[in-house]
Amino acid sequence: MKSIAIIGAGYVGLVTATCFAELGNDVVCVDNNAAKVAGLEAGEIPFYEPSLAEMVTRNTQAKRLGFTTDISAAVRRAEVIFIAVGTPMRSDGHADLSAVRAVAREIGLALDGPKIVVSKSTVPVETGEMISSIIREHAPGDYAVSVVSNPEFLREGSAVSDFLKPDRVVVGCSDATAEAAMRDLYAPLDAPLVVTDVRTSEMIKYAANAFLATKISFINEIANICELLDVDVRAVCAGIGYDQRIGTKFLNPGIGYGGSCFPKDVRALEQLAVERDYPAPLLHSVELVNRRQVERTVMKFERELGGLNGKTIAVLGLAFKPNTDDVRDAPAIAIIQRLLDRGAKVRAHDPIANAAAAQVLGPNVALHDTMYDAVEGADALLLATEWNEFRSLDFTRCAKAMRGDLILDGRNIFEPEKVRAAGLRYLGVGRVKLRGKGSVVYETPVSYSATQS
Ligand SMILES: NC(=O)c1ccc[n+]([C@@H]2O[C@H](COP(=O)([O-])OP(=O)(O)OC[C@H]3O[C@@H](n4cnc5c(N)ncnc54)[C@H](O)[C@@H]3O)[C@@H](O)[C@H]2O)c1
Ligand SMILES: O=c1ccn([C@@H]2O[C@H](COP(=O)(O)OP(=O)(O)O[C@H]3O[C@H](CO)[C@@H](O)[C@H](O)[C@H]3O)[C@@H](O)[C@H]2O)c(=O)[nH]1
Repeated sequence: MKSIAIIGAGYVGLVTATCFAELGNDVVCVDNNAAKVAGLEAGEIPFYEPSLAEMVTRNTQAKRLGFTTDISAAVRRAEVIFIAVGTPMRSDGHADLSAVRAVAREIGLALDGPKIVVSKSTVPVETGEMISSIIREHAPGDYAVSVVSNPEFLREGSAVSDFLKPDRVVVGCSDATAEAAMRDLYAPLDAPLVVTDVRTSEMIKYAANAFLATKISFINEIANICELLDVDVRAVCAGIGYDQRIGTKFLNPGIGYGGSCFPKDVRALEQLAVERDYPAPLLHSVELVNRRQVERTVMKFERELGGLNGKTIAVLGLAFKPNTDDVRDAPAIAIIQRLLDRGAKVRAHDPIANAAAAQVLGPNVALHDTMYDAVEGADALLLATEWNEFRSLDFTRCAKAMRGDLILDGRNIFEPEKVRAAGLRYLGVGRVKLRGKGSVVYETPVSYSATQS
């Protein structure tokens, strides 16, 4: 049993704190958002994450998990301190490390003995060294502080099970005491442990996300070519995926990747390279293909509907993926904003993310409580997020409710035959095209530069 402080009660911090408490440790989770901490103390989870609420309640009641805004007290009582604050994208593409710096300073000021300080936030190579020097600069005495990198690989929507059953745990550290403490902490998980130096560990996290994003942009590019050649990309995925060197996972074409990680982490890694005079052309293209996927979706509507001005589009799904209420960098939001810019009206529904989307989209989008309310009177429908409940959409009911007849399946979850049987038109991503050869060429005039925000 270890005494742990987790700084940051967001998706990663709260899941990490709760899971370490579940494993029998004594954990305090710190956040500088007093309302969030008050909510957590009252048993309210600040975001939607399956099975997290029950685990928080169980561990709070067992007094293994507590919440506070008092970072100094939390630092003093802990042996191991995790930094799990946000590292969002700056307008120049770099990771914004201001929250990490602020936390390192507060840890330094509060120091009263030796500590292990672990960065769980996704941070650029060299950040461990920066954390270490900020802590030393502000510490009241010459205490031994080991700075460790322990990147997190959980996915939103399956965060608890990802944390408790990881494919691997990566630990970057430079001394035996810190390594032993990290080994102890993760021993109950029975996962392979990759131990490296701090810089390598920081790089592993960016390389992992960049590889996964590359896989998505690759298959999106293949899907776009399939559309021009009248080939079904799903069959192509099956045909290549059985090759174990390629694998079937993470090969779903769609409207692009989103979320709080891939977009910012690909850009941050590219920036790390660019500022060292390596232009990282592959990462640049991964990002470019992803942006184009959004533009291409809008272009499909524009062409199929003969313009967007005055048209009504129903959007099903607003979160960047199913099983989360997170709309950060969600492709659905980017598409909606472009549809509005071109004069369309948007009606939308998400099973969980309506409230979060309302904060980003404002009053210009009508958000509905059910999927069938959202499709009422629409000229076309976009399936943007593959929530399970959308898989059983009643197309006959949609056909009656809609003014138009176009279904754009942005995640390829529908069977075109079923859509067409209801008298509707079907368009997917990389599936057999609607019109004759050569008539649908969705080339888009997107420009992109490394310094563009
Ligand atoms: N979200 C994910 O799925 C995921 C997965 C793996 C890694 N990561 C990485 O983990 C980090 C955290 O991501 P997240 O999605 O949990 O972020 P988040 O925005 O959900 O949460 C960050 C929390 O930190 C708090 N905070 C900010 N500054 C603080 C300070 N000075 N003192 C105390 N609390 C402070 C905020 O109030 C917020 O509650 C990022 O670096 C991210 O890239 C995220
Ligand atoms: O075949 C696929 C798989 C995913 N996506 C999209 O990719 C995005 C990211 O999906 P996913 O990876 O499932 O969600 P995240 O919660 O963002 O998790 C990623 O980002 C986290 C933060 O760094 C990492 O910890 C995880 O390992 C990494 O998978 C979403 O928009 C998905 O719709 C696709 O378009 N096609």
